[in-house]
Amino acid sequence: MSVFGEVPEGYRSGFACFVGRPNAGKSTLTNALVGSKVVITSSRPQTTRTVVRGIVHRPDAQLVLVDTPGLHRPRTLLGERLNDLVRATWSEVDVVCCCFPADQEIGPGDAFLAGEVAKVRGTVFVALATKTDLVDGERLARHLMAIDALGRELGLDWAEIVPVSAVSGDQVGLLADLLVARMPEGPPLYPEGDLTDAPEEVLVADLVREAALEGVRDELPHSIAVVVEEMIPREGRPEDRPLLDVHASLYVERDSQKGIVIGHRGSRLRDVGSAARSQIEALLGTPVHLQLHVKVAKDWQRDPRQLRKLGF
Ligand SMILES: Nc1nc2c(ncn2[C@@H]2O[C@H](COP(=O)(O)OP(=O)(O)OP(=O)(O)O)[C@@H](O)[C@H]2O)c(=O)[nH]1
Repeated sequence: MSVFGEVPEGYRSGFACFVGRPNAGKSTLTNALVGSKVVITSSRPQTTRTVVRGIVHRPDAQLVLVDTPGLHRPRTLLGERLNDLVRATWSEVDVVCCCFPADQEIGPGDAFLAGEVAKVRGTVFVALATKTDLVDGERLARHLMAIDALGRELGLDWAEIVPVSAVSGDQVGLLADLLVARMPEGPPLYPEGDLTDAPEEVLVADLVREAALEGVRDELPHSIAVVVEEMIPREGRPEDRPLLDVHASLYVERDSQKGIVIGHRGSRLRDVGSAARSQIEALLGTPVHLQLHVKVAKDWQRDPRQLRKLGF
């Protein structure tokens, strides 16, 4: 008996993570496996800055998915810290899944990442051909062969090579089965019902950041950070009509960026607020009053003190 009650015979539990260049489809696949929106996706690369776990609960297994930021050649302190975080994660999980989007040729970026992965010992490596809905069978076949060849070249012994589409759902179930089969036997690691162990503040901050990036991708590539200052239930509300007050700060790096985020007479910030609010309400299942403040934190990506304050 564990704290979770009787564990069925042969129950498996463990960790897997997705590795791949930005936009490879890692977050979307995590969502597809978990079946709920817990990881933030965006058509903008490198939005996943925090390690967020999605948890797949099954009668026979529990699969904890760790979604790491993309590894890249570090130019800032933030970049270096992220890379350390990524490497540490790889060595701690049971399976590392390398994602190679099927609609793109395997390039130097993929080879760099796979080369870094190949240095990790004692972990099972699975290759995924993601976004298969975007290509025909012939192109997919060539892609699978290229993945196989890359593995040979780097001495990476792929335990499986799995084509999958998070958008059409094709092979998502099979992927879950294959990953579960690679997990060690053991009791559940998290209580049932948990979809992620990221604190609610982190998820809420991610939703606000996603909304704030929408439409200003070209002007503000990676310059917005969000901190949730407080989340408190409004006092004096009837029990059947609760309201959660959420105060969040949006940090930009320069005054000029502040104007972009706020927009003409605050029109843009209002749109960001209402988009984020409905997402937060869906996530938390309660009506929300969202207050956003835009602040300037000069060069926060390069300043250790600011980075700590912003949660990095
Ligand atoms: N057609 C199609 N598009 C996909 C699929 N999976 C992801 N995408 C799209 O590809 C883009 C990137 O997906 P993400 O899941 O955010 O990619 P990621 O690898 O997590 O990206 P980073 O967080 O930047 O590292 C998004 O616009 C997704 O909608 C898929 O299976 N099929």
